[in-house]
Amino acid sequence: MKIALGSDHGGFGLKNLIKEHLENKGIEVTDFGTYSRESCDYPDISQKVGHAVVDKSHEYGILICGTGIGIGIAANKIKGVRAALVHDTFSAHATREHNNANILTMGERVIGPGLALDIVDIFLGTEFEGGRHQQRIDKISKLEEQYTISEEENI
Ligand SMILES: O=C(CO)[C@H](O)[C@H](O)COP(=O)(O)O
Repeated sequence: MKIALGSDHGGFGLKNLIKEHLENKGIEVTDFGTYSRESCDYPDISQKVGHAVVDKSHEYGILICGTGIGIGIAANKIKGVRAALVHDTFSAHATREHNNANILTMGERVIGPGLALDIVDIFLGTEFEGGRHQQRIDKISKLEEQYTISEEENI
């Protein structure tokens, strides 16, 4: 399993903690930044991690900002991304089982490190259930098609 990891300055500490946690478990991680507490713009990181997930070079992404909200909103603009903001263990498995979420987002200013690492483990360890949930994912994909204009139209 290969994980794409990223944060803005507000999520820098938790991102580093998650990186260490996953590497200690032998999980391969690509760190897409940011690399310091210097202020930066979270959509730039969402773009890098989102791309790494939809191009299938990485199985899942994890994005951290101050709240987990902005970095997830930006990631969800990328076709094929299903980013889920999770701050509890029930949602961590439910979003994999039901939504087939491919990016986990959390807020370093919201959640403690112990719970955050438990959420990471649950999210990465839970399979999508398929069945009735697949038809809902298909409808999400259809919405993406409907509301994404082609490059030719985008002039
Ligand atoms: O949580 C966030 C986005 O949802 C950002 O981390 C937060 O907005 C950054 O704020 P500041 O520039 O004041 O550190």
